[in-house]
Amino acid sequence: MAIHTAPVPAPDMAAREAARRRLDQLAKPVGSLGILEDLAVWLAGCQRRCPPTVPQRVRAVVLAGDHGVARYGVSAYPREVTAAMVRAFVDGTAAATVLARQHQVELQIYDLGVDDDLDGVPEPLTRYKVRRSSGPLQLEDALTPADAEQAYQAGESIARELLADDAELIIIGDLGIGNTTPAACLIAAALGVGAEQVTGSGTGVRGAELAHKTDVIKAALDRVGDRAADPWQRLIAFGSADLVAAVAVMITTARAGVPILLDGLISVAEAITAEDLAPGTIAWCAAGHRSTEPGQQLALQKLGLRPILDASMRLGEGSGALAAVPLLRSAALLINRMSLLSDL
Ligand SMILES: O=C(O)c1ccc[n+]([C@@H]2O[C@H](COP(=O)([O-])O)[C@@H](O)[C@H]2O)c1
Ligand SMILES: Cc1cc2nc[nH]c2cc1C
Repeated sequence: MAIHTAPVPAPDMAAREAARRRLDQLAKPVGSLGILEDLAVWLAGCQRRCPPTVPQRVRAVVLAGDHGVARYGVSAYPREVTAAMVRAFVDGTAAATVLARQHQVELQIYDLGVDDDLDGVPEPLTRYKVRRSSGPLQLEDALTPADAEQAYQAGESIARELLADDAELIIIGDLGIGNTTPAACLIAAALGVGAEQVTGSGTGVRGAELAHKTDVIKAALDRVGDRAADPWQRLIAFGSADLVAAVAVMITTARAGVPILLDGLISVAEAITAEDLAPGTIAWCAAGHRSTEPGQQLALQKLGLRPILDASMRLGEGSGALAAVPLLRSAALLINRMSLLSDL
């Protein structure tokens, strides 16, 4: 297996410290810009310069796929919505495409595993397709090892395209009915917690349906057992082509020294898995928002990531990260343009 999982080099400590010192000298009370100060420090470390430049070339990539478990009553919506939403992305009417246009972010969607041939959509979109849907994770491994490898390589290729285009900040969005179930499993396995702590309502399952979803996640965790201690086995057992590809995009991007803005449950599940595969990846990530999903909140807490927005969003698509882009750019602008208190 040719996965490059050596540790990822850390961002530049000296640039981080210089940014912290500069922020403390600006014309404001120390610490008064809150999380914007943390973001300026993070960007300085990632860019290896103080002050950091304002990220102009922000690129979002949305990875779409279907999930075998979606046939087992874990979502409030039918799986056909995934393919329909891919078409909305092509039309530019999905929430993420609207936000990306507003914030000058270039967005590309790829089908890694949608359960539809997507006839008529532009070719580049299906270029990296691995298969139609993953297997039902509570009954069998969601992917074959060969499919997982192919998906990982697809993610590396997608990252290389973004990096060749001089991306300064990357957002990885997700799309796929049922995907909050594998994401919850990945987080539970990474943190060693039970199904009850990571199961959320996803697209809106409540009451008995939510209890059923918890049981499905528990069954999946029980089926895989100790094998879930290994992050690559976790991806084969619970993942999907789109989730594996996203992990590869994160690791490849971090290794290239380009920062990543995380989104909701799925994005954070991918990041925590990426960190286990290639330690150090998380240092290149900031949290765009706090999703309403309990698994996402728990994982952010464990990773020590403080989300930029807390807006009760639970859409996915990269939407929470896209909504946070103006604040991240503001953080970089402030550390560049504010006067020093001593100069007043
Ligand atoms: O990002 C999140 O935190 C998030 C929370 C709930 C739902 N979603 C989105 O909704 C879909 C999965 O929800 P579900 O209920 O079908 O598992 C998928 O397309 C995700 O992008 C995303
Ligand atoms: C309509 C719809 C749009 C979505 N976008 C991401 N997940 C979604 C789930 C649904 C149901």
